[in-house]
Amino acid sequence: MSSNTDFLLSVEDLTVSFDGFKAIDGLNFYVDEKELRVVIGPNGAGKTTLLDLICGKTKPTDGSIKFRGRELTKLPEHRIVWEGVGRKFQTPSIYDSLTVRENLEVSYPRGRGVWGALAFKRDQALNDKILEIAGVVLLDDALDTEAGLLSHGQKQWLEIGMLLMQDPALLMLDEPIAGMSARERELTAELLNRLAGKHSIIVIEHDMNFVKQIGRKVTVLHQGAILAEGDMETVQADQRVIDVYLGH
Ligand SMILES: Nc1ncnc2c1ncn2[C@@H]1O[C@H](COP(=O)(O)OP(=O)(O)OP(=O)(O)O)[C@@H](O)[C@H]1O
Repeated sequence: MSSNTDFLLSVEDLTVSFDGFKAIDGLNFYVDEKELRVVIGPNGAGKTTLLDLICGKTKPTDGSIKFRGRELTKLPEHRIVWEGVGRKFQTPSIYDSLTVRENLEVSYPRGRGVWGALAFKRDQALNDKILEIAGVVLLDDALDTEAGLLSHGQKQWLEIGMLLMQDPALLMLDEPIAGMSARERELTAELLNRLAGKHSIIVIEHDMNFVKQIGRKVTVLHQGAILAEGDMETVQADQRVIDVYLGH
């Protein structure tokens, strides 16, 4: 199959074997610019492995991952971040003893563009960016709060904010609402809906109520390959999806 360069992300014929077991098996997966995609599927389907492959944490046995037409599989993890791929893991990696403002500040890429040499303008740009992102992730009232004192949900939002400071073209979130209160889940759905259209987002999630609130297009993974793909209604009505996942 030839690559389609119109997609932000083109995953083609991707395979990874762990001791002969194919966790991802000849997968083709495409994400558009500014799309919000939800990936669902049973335990062990390969969802987390797919994100590990895209961000370079795991290297494939075969196949290609193109991001803006550029092959990622040969690049080290930090270069993939530079290319514009941000990944949030399930456990937040924030600095508890720093304030929200400081956490956002340390996440800002250094020496980017023309502001690198102009300290004053750079500080101004940084400050504007911190205020903007704090607003997006619902932490504008908590800028001077130590991150360790935030609620579980706020910590997750802060980590999303830290990724946004790098302005990624693609943001990948693995079960972002795990452990959140009902209200925090609702607010997270709103947050992701606001971010879609500005960034491409891939979300792995098991909570189907949440998926319904954010899922425009849903990919169902099963045994390392795509079982079904489409809008929520189509996927929910697919008997194969009911058999392996939704019916359980
Ligand atoms: N580094 C590894 N070494 C060996 N096996 C692995 C490794 N990473 C993942 N696997 C296996 O690959 C399969 C897919 O795992 P993965 O975590 O991607 O599934 P998942 O769809 O994210 O599941 P869950 O919903 O439970 O998180 C599992 O059988 C897992 O045990």
